[in-house]
Amino acid sequence: MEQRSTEEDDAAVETRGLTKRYRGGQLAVDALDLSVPRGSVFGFLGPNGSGKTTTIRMLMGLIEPTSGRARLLGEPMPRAARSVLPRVGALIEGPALYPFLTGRDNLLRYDAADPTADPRTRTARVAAALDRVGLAAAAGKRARAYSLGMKQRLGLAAALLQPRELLVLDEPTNGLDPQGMREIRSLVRELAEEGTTVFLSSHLLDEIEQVCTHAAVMAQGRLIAQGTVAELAAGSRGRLAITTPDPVDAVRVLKEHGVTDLVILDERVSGELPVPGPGSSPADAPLELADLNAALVRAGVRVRAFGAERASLEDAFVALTGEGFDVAG
Ligand SMILES: Nc1ncnc2c1ncn2[C@@H]1O[C@H](COP(=O)(O)OP(=O)(O)OP(=O)(O)O)[C@@H](O)[C@H]1O
Repeated sequence: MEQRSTEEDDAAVETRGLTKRYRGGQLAVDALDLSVPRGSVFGFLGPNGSGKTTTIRMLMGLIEPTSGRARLLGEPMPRAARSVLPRVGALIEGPALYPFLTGRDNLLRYDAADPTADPRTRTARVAAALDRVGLAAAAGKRARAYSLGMKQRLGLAAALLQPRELLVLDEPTNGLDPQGMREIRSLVRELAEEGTTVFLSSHLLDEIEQVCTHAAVMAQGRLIAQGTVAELAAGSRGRLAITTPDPVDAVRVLKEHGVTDLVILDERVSGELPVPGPGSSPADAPLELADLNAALVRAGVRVRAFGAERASLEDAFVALTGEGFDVAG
């Protein structure tokens, strides 16, 4: 369809069947179809070892895919690397720094290595980048004295020396304290407001929920789901919890109405709500709960408390992968 191909051209990152099998035989990325809309803050989510870094390295042309293809800003990678990469800022697996140089001198060197960077405005550009990532005060320190978080910031400053259409950040808040994490998140939001597409990998679900508009979930090299963060969370079932002196009857009635994974703990019964069927509107959800409550009452189950927890991205992830988030892939 014509509209589909326009969407693909518009994507900031698009992969089809992207696959990487390492020499040892490890299938790190398995037929990945990723579509990152321009202007989005796209969270690339998955436990350690799920293939995120391998994917990013293929996107940036650092390693060759075994099969499949990848496009960055509409251009094929790695073929168009020379023309595309100047429009892309990246922070991958910790920045390469000269430890004996100061933060500022590191950035001056980065900038000098860029043939398109005007030397006359170099000092101002470096000062602005340092300021942007909150490193202005520490700019005169040698990089070897930087904490992991400060090194991350310096890497980010290097990625921000030039205006970028796309930023690719591999675990950008790794090693940062909570305050540093907040600062990087607000920087990401700011960049997105200016129109930069941000693709960031993370194993932190709440981080993705806080900054991302879209997300993809990886597990064991495979893409399990992608969409807007709201869609992903809505696709998961919330959990229902009721308090009743008749837990056994309650379980029977709830089971009949499609509630699964029922657990009785004294007078508390909890279970997974059924996923709303295709075509049902979000407005159906409260109705369904009211129906469930009515069914319990009709069956003579005395209900003291009745409530459903809002589904979060974490629920979605657990439902999708059947495992907790910090389990290795
Ligand atoms: N150079 C390599 N050679 C062989 N296997 C590799 C190589 N790099 C990664 N792998 C394997 O490929 C799989 C995916 O690793 P990858 O680093 O892409 O995952 P990840 O999701 O980025 O995890 P992490 O967050 O731990 O970096 C893992 O099983 C890993 O052991």
